[in-house]
Amino acid sequence: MPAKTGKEYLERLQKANNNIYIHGERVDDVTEHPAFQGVTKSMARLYDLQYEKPEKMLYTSPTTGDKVGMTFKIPETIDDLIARREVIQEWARTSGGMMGRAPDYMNAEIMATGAAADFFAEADPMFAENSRKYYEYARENDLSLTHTLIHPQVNRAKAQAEQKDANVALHLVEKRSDGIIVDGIRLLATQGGITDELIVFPSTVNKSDTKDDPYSLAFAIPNNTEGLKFLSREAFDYGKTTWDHPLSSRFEEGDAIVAFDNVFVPWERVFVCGNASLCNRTFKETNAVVHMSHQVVSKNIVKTEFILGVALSIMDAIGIDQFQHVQDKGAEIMLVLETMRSHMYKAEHNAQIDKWGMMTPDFKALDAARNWYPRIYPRLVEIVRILGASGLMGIPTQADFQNEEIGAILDRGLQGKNLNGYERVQLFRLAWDMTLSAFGSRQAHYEYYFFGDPIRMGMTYFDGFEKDQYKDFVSEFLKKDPSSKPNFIKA
Ligand SMILES: Cc1cc2nc3c(=O)[nH]c(=O)nc-3n(C[C@H](O)[C@H](O)[C@H](O)COP(=O)(O)OP(=O)(O)OC[C@H]3O[C@@H](n4cnc5c(N)ncnc54)[C@H](O)[C@@H]3O)c2cc1C
Repeated sequence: MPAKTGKEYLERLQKANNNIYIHGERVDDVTEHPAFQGVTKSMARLYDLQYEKPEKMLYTSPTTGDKVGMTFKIPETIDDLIARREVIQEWARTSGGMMGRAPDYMNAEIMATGAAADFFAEADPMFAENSRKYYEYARENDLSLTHTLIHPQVNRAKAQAEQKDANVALHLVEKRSDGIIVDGIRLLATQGGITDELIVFPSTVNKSDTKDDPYSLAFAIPNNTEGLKFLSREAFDYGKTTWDHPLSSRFEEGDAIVAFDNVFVPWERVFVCGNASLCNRTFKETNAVVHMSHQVVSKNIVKTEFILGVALSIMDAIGIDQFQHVQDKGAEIMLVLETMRSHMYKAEHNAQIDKWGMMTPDFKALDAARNWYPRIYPRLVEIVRILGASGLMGIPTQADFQNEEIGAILDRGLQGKNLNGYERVQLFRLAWDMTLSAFGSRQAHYEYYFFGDPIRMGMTYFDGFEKDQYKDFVSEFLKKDPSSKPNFIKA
């Protein structure tokens, strides 16, 4: 089947009728529900874009000859990596990088674990076959996916098996001849319920030992599987116009707790079954983390371009661009942008074929970028806030401008250096939705926790960094000190 259109994406969701709950009610039609209609339209727009720019967005399937999504393509050359990035960035531009779960993110994960399917054979050759076939199935059906990786926050000081109720977290209940039964809770699925299927994978950061084998699972199921429920948090799309809430009205993806009530997973959909050691190594050894990082850094370059554009537009709008500290803040964002671009350049141009046959970017460059962005993103938000000042609160709605009594007063009173009041408030509403609204605050939280807890990511980074050469550098320098040693030090 060729890559899907936006219409097909929406029709599949209607037909699937996934079990999603929000604001205390079950959602009838996710494509019409006020909490999800904005984001599902935006997702549909991404799928339509595949047919507006087919040379860029699609490629020919090696098995069926159909035109399928480019971000499913297993890269074999550096040009393939660049082509993947160009699609990622094309999609990211539609939201200014404000949609974390555009389809390319999960496509990268499934592409890499499919290409590295032999990794899963360590426990049983069947699992390798499952992973390979699932990748092909996802590619040929242009599946939209989300994933859930984290156990509930009951007591982080204990392993899952040692929790006071050891059955809260998703765990293996039974192995049957035709599949497995799983039960419990997983966190936190962004776009939970508004995709075709759900991937359950291990955490990219947290490691478990063998006592947590029953919690150590990797599998994929359709979102309308019996016993599966998505319990979505309160929506930050308040049903306002795109003018009033330019981002939250379109790109509010939702985050859902995922509840499994004795869910059956057929063997052909299982990749890891009760094996903490394999789960601990899945992302690293398959190189899925590298390809996911390539997607994330590509997206975050676009996001930084968008933030820079907003900051520069604010400077122009209220005539602050000649002030030294304002220029310095603009420069800070520019430095982030150029640094991220340099990481990407190094990652792509130092790419090498890995042991699975995939052209794989230089992880050193991407790892540094993915560890750094969560730390720097709050500063980007702060800069927009500092530049916007009261302008981020003096933001009447479109309805206020349309009111005959007050519209003209607002248009005159809120004019900028180069914009009328209506235009200036439209820009400042975008800046507010990017930084201060519920949607904007979530963006900061999302970026911080995106790849896992940045503190533990930092610890892993520190552990893995080759340190001896730097210590040797210093000790050599000290050894060469030309001054004479005190007598009590033996030569
Ligand atoms: C907006 C948003 C969207 C998300 N979307 C998804 C998604 O789509 N799919 C998905 O799977 N996950 C998603 N997540 C979850 C994300 O992966 C986690 O937030 C992240 O891995 C951190 O885990 P946690 O939230 O359970 O924090 P915890 O592990 O509970 O940490 C809480 C605090 O305790 C500290 N802490 C806990 N344990 C330790 C330890 N052992 N050592 C040191 N410090 C510790 C942490 O540093 C942190 O400050 C999302 C999260 C957010 C905020």
